[in-house]
Amino acid sequence: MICNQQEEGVGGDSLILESSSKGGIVNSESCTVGGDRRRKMAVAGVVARNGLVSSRPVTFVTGNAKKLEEVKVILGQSIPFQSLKLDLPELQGDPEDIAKEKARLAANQVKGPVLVEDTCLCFNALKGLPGLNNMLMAYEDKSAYAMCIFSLAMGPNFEPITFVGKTQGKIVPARGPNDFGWDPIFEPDGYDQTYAEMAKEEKNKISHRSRALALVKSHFAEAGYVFDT
Ligand SMILES: O=c1[nH]c(=O)c2ncn([C@@H]3O[C@H](COP(=O)(O)OP(=O)(O)OP(=O)(O)O)[C@@H](O)[C@H]3O)c2[nH]1
Ligand SMILES: [Mg+2]
Repeated sequence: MICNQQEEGVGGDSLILESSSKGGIVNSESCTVGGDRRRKMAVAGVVARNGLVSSRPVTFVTGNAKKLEEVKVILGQSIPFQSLKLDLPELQGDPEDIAKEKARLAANQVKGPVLVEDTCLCFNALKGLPGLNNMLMAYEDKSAYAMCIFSLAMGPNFEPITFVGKTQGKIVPARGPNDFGWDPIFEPDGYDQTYAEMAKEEKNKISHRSRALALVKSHFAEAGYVFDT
């Protein structure tokens, strides 16, 4: 059940919005599920700074095992999260819009807080368009950036928030193991190794994914969501 000041009685049994300014509970009588929990939490003094108390961890929704591997390592214990493999449709358009739409679709299925991610390798010669390596053959400019956009929706009726991480580099002939997408052809600026040649810890220090996740972590630290899982 999600209850907030504007809407009530929608969503899954996952989020409770409390009024942080008054330190009280909003709509406690009008919600039909979760009332006991809210009352118990109020008695226990659990009031989130921003008003959001979630009875479920954030679900990171992806169908990509390699992404999940990296996200697990980068997030560590910083955010209570679980993962779910869902094949969401491959949407087209502006990367930020894609990430937000993915989050909406995922939140509707999960009925709780979700995190999704959309990644692309964008070529400057193609004005930032994602594309294929051999399309670049014709261009002198091999510079590119890896971009990762995470989108967080705290439930089905919440507007997704996005977090963007970029790593600048260039496209090179493939070097290193090819177990993850375009890692072998992307050499980040300041390195003479491709992502694929780097030790995982090294990639995770400078990658588009770790930069975006640093923003996600800061958001969680500042937002003060309470996870009563
Ligand atoms: O070399 C890479 N290094 C990376 O760090 C990386 N991150 C993503 N990708 C690849 O980019 C494509 C679109 O990604 P994408 O965001 O649509 O993901 P996806 O469809 O595989 O999973 P998801 O949408 O279920 O999360 C997919 O082929 C991914 O394998 C990467 N390749
Ligand atoms: Mg995808």
